[in-house]
Amino acid sequence: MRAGTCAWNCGRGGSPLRYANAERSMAALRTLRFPSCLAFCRKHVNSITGRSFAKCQARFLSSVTERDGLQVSHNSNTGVVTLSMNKPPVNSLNLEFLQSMHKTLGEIQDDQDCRAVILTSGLTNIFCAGLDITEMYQPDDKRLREFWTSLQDMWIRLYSFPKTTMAAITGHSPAGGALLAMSCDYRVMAENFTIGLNETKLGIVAPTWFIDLYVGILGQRLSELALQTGKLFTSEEALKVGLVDQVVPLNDVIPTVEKELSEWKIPALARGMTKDVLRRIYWRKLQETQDVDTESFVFLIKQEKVQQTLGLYLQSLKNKKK
Ligand SMILES: CCCCCCCC/C=C\CC(=O)SCCNC(=O)CCNC(=O)[C@H](O)C(C)(C)COP(=O)(O)OP(=O)(O)OC[C@H]1O[C@@H](n2cnc3c(N)ncnc32)[C@H](O)[C@@H]1OP(=O)(O)O
Repeated sequence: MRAGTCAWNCGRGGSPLRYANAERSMAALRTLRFPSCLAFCRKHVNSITGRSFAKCQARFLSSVTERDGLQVSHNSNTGVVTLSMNKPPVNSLNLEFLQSMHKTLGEIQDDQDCRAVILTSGLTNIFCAGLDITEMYQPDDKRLREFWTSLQDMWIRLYSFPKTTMAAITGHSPAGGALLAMSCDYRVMAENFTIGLNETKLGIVAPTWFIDLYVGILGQRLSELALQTGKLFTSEEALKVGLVDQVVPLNDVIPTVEKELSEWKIPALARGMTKDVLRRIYWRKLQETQDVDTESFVFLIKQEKVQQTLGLYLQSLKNKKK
């Protein structure tokens, strides 16, 4: 479909498209671009399909797909895609999940009808528990490298994402989970959860590209304290230090993000280029040193002391239930 043309074939906003039949017009509802044409098209659709407008609208204004632990809901009316992580029990980032996020973000990036993404979780009380610790404990060398490269690739894509990204943080968000949230343009968090880079508690080190984001948000002094002690901020503390932009009751998180998005009526090119100017230094730095970064990661993870601490940490998570 050509941009600049009413998806309903009403002829407004550009030269009309010629649809072979009514079914194609119906399918075009999915990619509605000009809501101002609604009144006109209401008549048009009724006349060509004989189906009720309300029925068509309900059916086509939203589409939902679910694949590999990710649910993608596209609201064609607002141009907002909600990307919901749905990998029980805690949305931990393993190799396959990272690859799936990378691929899905790529598809959303290419979707001409999407102007913004809400990153959220479909699980209760958890946004994302960070990297899957089992990927790092007693690892297979080849998979470990692939795992880390997938994290790098996914992060570069998310952090440099040209469209607006907002995190709806509906649960705990430690380490890699905090990275996801920090990589979005705006963060709304539910009350009474925790977020932060707690890597030292696991006997590992947050990589420089995680730290760069933290320092950019918290400043040098607070980052030094928080990183060395592996501090997890409560939602309320996170708001105070600027790690999140709003804290609201759980049920208000998504509506608050949607409202915020509706208020970001900024020319897309200007906003996107500004984001790029601010961010490219960071993601390019990683892009140019990906191999070295991977080798440092593998070296650290394979240290005997690190393996011991990761093993104990995993055990402590399992013992919680006893
Ligand atoms: C020079 C470069 C060097 C680079 C070095 C490495 C840099 C690494 C960068 C990032 C690191 C990380 O992201 S590490 C992960 C950090 N995450 C955490 O510390 C969170 C740990 N989890 C929790 O605190 C809690 O699980 C929770 C608050 C997230 C949820 O609590 P809840 O009570 O709801 O659930 P359970 O604790 O019972 O967990 C259920 C189930 O899930 C397993 N689990 C939890 N988190 C993880 C995880 N991150 N990876 C793998 N598995 C996880 C937990 O063990 C339970 O399993 P079982 O049901 O089998 O017992």
